[in-house]
Amino acid sequence: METIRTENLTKNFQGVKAVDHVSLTVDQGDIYGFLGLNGAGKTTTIRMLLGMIRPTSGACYIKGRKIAANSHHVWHHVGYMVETPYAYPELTVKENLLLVQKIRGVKDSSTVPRIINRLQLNKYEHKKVRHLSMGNAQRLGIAKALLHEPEILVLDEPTNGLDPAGIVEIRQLIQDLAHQHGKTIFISSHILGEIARTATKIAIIDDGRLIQELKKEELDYHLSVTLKVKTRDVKYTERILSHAGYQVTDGKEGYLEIKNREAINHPDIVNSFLVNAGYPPTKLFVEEEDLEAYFLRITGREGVSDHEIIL
Ligand SMILES: Nc1ncnc2c1ncn2[C@@H]1O[C@H](COP(=O)(O)OP(=O)(O)OP(=O)(O)O)[C@@H](O)[C@H]1O
Repeated sequence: METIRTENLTKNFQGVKAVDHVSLTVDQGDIYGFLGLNGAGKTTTIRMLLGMIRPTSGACYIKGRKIAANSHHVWHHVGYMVETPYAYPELTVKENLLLVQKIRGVKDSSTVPRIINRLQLNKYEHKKVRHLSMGNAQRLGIAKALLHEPEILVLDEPTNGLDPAGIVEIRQLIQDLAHQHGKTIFISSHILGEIARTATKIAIIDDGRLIQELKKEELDYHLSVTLKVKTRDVKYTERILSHAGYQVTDGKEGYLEIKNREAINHPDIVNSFLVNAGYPPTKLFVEEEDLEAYFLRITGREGVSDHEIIL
């Protein structure tokens, strides 16, 4: 069932198209990975989704209802954390959560202890927020977003600024919220590997445009697969393989790359062929493109320096 949908969502800032006709769909139970480089338009999309800013054109729907300035009905269903989570630094974790409980009008007194438990903040509940680590501050941000038990959680770069251990913790938490507690989670990130491990559906936004939206299984189908071969004489091997009908190209680091399906499915046949030709492979393996390489390929950024993207 459809939970979030945008239709040709567009936002211009003084002539800059921050978001350009984005149409996306998030179904119930999805962990929706919204992937893009810095400045791609993720936060602007999320702000429009949450009714924080008005689209220049297009629309957002949550549970089938259009988001407008007076969309009070939807906030009951949505929890969110956008950019750095803010909390009162001089108050403790528990005091911050009690305050949110009051603001949200949540009556049930077991709510705060339950959320503290779920987010594993017990050890820190009496700690002042200004003494929290980045990871725990992020947990508190998610705790605040979850306090009224929304079915939909929107998280903008929840692993920003975290160390690898913190990233793993947040990933596990997100999986737990989706799988054990049935939440639908919309999560933006520029950490590609992170999304690959967690998401059930992936969208790629680049320069304001949604360039791809696909289910995790579909992604596996789109990732290119190559048989890579090395022998003593790469030039000669290339010639005899081409002669035998294989599509062979010169790859990096002295490898030949073969794209034919039958070669990928039966590397043993390629191996026998080369052995019989007197050029046994010194290396032969099937390589599957990962999400990073795929992202670079479809955004036309192959060959950009790695530091632009966290892998
Ligand atoms: N209030 C604003 N006024 C003018 N330009 C803006 C404004 N907000 C965002 N932009 C521009 O819109 C584009 C998209 O920004 P946005 O913050 O949505 O990207 P992002 O993918 O969330 O990146 P980041 O992770 O760096 O926040 C950028 O070029 C940004 O400079």
